[in-house]
Amino acid sequence: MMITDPEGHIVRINREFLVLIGGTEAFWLGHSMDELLTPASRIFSQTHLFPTLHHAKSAREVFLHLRGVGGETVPVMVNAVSKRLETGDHIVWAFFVARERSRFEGELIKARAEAQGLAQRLAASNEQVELQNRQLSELSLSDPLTGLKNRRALELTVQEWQRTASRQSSVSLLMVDVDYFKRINDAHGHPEGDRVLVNFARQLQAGARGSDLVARYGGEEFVLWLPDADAEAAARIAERVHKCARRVRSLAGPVTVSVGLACAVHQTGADFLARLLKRSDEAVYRAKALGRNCTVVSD
Ligand SMILES: Nc1nc2c(ncn2[C@@H]2O[C@H](COP(=O)(O)OP(=O)(O)OP(=O)(O)O)[C@@H](O)[C@H]2O)c(=O)[nH]1
Repeated sequence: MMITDPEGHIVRINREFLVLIGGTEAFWLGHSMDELLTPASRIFSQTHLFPTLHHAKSAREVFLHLRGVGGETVPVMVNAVSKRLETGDHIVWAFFVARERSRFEGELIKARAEAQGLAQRLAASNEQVELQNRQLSELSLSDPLTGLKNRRALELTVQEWQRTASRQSSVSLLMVDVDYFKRINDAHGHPEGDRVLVNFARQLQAGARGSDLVARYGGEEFVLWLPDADAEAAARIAERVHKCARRVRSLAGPVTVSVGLACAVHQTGADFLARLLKRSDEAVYRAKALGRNCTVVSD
């Protein structure tokens, strides 16, 4: 406990308070209370605590830092009340040591910093997981050798088209099969066969429109899914496909392909793609029978 005059000059200090701040009562008498405070608490006391006391006559649970004669800092909670005593107006101060509160605040700040760090690490690892998921789903829709889309991607694309395209929309599907591909493997080895497939795939992909889907359907079979292409447009694209094959260099000589072309108008139903594939496959079969290196249009 401490008693000061209204300006904060010390007139009484009890023994318990001296234990906190050190020195003797005689030493402190007449000193300003400001001398007991750290610089930050002093500013707070002058700008907030004393104006409150003068105005409201009391202040409760104000948090301050005392600085004792040894220079050590002691966190305290302060209650103060302005009182008229026999010797005039005074302020009676009661101090409670608040080390626990200080420690809790310290722990709270540390825990908050740790939680923020954890949240940042979590966000980063979530981004990583999302990226890996995107890469995985991309991989699951791609052919590993050529990087083209695979059969699963074709199915998904067609389903999406069936859901979103208008009833009047038309579509064409080209089934493209490399001629005598087995001979390339047999004569020059599997790696040469792979090289031909990769080069041909690159040519196909380079010539495709954004809305087209180029997929590797099987070993040496490719599918071009061509939304909004009628029979005439699809036949022109088939010609380009033959040109792509001719541009592929192979140790086995010129590369040619047989193409089956099937056109359809929009239909719903799960077997839509299967029926288109069957028709284009039969057309490829006929192209092979006609001597290969040509396009046959399905009826
Ligand atoms: N190098 C390589 N060969 C493959 C791959 N996938 C399938 N094949 C081979 O492709 C060949 C396909 O041969 P066939 O079905 O007899 O057809 P083809 O020799 O092209 O004859 P036609 O289609 O009748 O003109 C087989 O020898 C398969 O082993 C692959 O990823 N890489």
